[in-house]
Amino acid sequence: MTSTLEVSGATVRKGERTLLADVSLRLGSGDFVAVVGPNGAGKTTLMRVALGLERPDSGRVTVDGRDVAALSPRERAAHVAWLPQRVQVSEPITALEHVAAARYRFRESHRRSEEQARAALERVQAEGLAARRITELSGGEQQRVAVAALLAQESPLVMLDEPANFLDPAQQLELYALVGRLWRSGLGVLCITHDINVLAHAVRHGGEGRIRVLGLSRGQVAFESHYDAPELGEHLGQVFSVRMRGVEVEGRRVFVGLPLEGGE
Ligand SMILES: Nc1ncnc2c1ncn2[C@@H]1O[C@H](COP(=O)(O)OP(=O)(O)OP(=O)(O)O)[C@@H](O)[C@H]1O
Repeated sequence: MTSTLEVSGATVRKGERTLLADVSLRLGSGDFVAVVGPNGAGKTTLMRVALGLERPDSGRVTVDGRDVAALSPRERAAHVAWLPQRVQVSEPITALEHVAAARYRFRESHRRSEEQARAALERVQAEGLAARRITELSGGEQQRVAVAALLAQESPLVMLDEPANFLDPAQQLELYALVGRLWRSGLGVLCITHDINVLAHAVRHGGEGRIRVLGLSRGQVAFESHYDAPELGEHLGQVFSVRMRGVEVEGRRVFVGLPLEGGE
């Protein structure tokens, strides 16, 4: 199954504040869109709008041409899965039960849900956590279980809000490598990140140009570029208000933030 999600001219206001101003975005199966920008730029708001969790004051969001707001939760889950910045778990259910619950859109036996959930936990090397209560897991362990739940949903589009939050460097690398494999298998990926360098783990050498980078600043699109674009460092520097230098490490470009000239 393939899907295409389109956000057209979305504007979100809260009182006097404009959180998003006329932002458009297209995510289809096989696309990889990285959304970057400083804290408070509107990245999560854009994701919530794209998911239909937040209605824009103006603009439209469609999935395969249908208004996202008109989709039932089950229908939406068939198109797009998402990983929020912080996984909200208050019930002391096991990791396996949590992942199995992500398959609610399938009309299948409890046993089948659990089999598929176990397979998803194995894909993120978290099978050892299956019987643990989710409320007792560390932040990083919870995040891996949340990624397993995302996989268990089997949606053609996935949206990730800072997926490497709480993960140590080895786990970050592993997670982005997994995201890269999902992308190459045909999924559409939208990924919010502060750290553009982690994307290197998702891409095989030469594929950088297929990652689109959308820079947000104060709710507006500040730039749209590609991960291999020579001017990407300059764009990043502008949105983060630093000097962003790209340096070659083992054949890969890595960005390093430096103070502005004359700054501390
Ligand atoms: N319901 C709300 N009412 C008022 N302001 C809000 C609301 N939700 C978010 N905001 C504000 O909107 C701005 C954008 O928030 P958003 O969470 O989209 O930013 P972000 O780019 O994801 O930031 P971060 O990198 O810190 O997660 C922030 O200044 C936030 O305080």
